[in-house]
Amino acid sequence: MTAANPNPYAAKPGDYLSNVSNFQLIDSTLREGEQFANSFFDTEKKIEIARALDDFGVDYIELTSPVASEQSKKDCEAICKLGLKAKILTHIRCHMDDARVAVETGVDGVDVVIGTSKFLRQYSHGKDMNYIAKSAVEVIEFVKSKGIEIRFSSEDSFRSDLVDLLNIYKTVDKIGVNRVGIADTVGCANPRQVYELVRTLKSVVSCDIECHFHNDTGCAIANAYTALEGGARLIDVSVLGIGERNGITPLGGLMARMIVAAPEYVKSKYKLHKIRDIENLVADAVEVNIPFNNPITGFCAFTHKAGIHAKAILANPSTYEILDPHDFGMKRYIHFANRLTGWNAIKARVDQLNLNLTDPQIKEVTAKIKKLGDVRALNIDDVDSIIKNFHTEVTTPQLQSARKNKQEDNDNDNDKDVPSLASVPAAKRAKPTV
Ligand SMILES: CC(=O)SCCNC(=O)CCNC(=O)[C@H](O)C(C)(C)COP(=O)(O)OP(=O)(O)OC[C@H]1O[C@@H](n2cnc3c(N)ncnc32)[C@H](O)[C@@H]1OP(=O)(O)O
Ligand SMILES: O=C(O)CCC(=O)C(=O)O
Ligand SMILES: [Mg+2]
Repeated sequence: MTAANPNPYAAKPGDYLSNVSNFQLIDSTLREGEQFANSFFDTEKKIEIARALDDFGVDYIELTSPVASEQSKKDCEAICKLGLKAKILTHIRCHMDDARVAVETGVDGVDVVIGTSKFLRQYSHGKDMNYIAKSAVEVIEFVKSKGIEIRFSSEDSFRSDLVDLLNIYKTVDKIGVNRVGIADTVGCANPRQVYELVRTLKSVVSCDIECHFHNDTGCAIANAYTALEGGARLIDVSVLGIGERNGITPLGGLMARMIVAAPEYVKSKYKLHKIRDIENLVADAVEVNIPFNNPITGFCAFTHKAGIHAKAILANPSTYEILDPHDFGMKRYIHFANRLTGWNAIKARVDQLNLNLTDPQIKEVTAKIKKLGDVRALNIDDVDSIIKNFHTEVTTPQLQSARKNKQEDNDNDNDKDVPSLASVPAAKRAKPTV
């Protein structure tokens, strides 16, 4: 956004949005993301992803538990040796067996988790809250004694009893964890519930609050944002949101949300133009396509189609864009080859083709384009052919009288003005490149 056109949604010092201008990212592509159905990362790929995330500027990189498998442990050790700027974490169960292995890998910190909802207490680990508190204290004190960071998180926080939750968080805060985590493990929470839980938790702990949101009900980005508004400091993300089931808060999508609220902070801290490369890297590794409606990198994320939109975008992009594609190394695209186009969009194309037509002539050629667009899907070649043919017609003296006669004919029979389907290449549904 320009100074002349400030973003009204940006945080200003002292307002309630200022909470969102100081957040940190824990990228869990190499932990939660490894739990995505298609994921298999060999050591080399993990290192490539870790380096890319580090270069982007994430604050933490969370890795799969070293007790998951022999190779998981070796990979964790290898990534710890890379000397990245991002702090390296591993993620373990709340158990001394896991903790003993984790602290030997060379990580900067350990993320400990245990389920606190009745579902997880009954069907996962089978432990009561007293046992959970006792083992949490033991594991936390052990990890702290090794001089590395420790985070304690309750799994399925939003289906846990609030009193149980606050008690366990108070206990671990008192013994000095670096962070406590809230996890919406099943993706059931909505932004209002998130705000309330974060506010409540903030009133009972002094350490930082981290949040982890699954996207089962489509709220993962909104919940992450609202958690920050409520006073959380760290958000778990993964590239493209990959994780268990349909995943968690995506890195790119959260960046889209956060650049609106905290533009200076986000632009100065993260290399936003790297998002496309990182998403392509991970998409290739897990063999998925970038979704068409992905924030920022979806193929039509900055494509404007309807004539009303195109006209205003050409006059001032902020009219229909809250994100500036250039902030992400992307370009906007005006999709003019369709029947919803208008003369302003076609005028822009005529200018690009370096042709000279008057406004009435552009309106006339726009009508021809729309007519063919009523018959079938168009591509850019279709439109360019119509424009060029029309331009030749109106600028070649010998053709001008023929055109005059044709116009008189057309007054009698409008259909004749539809350009011949044979005269233009077969339409393809063009994927505009950005
Ligand atoms: C919500 C999340 O995403 S949490 C993170 C999930 N991450 C992982 O699961 C990492 C990959 N997991 C694995 O490789 C394996 O599950 C292992 C190595 C951790 C455990 O494997 P196994 O011993 O064969 O057990 P299995 O996976 O069948 O069951 C999980 C075990 O962990 C226990 N457990 C589950 N959660 C916790 C916890 N937070 N704290 C302590 N113990 C736990 C369960 O009680 C169960 O133990 P049991 O076999 O004695 O009943
Ligand atoms: O450790 C955490 O906070 C989150 C664990 C997890 O992946 C989840 O609960 O969905
Ligand atoms: Mg998860």
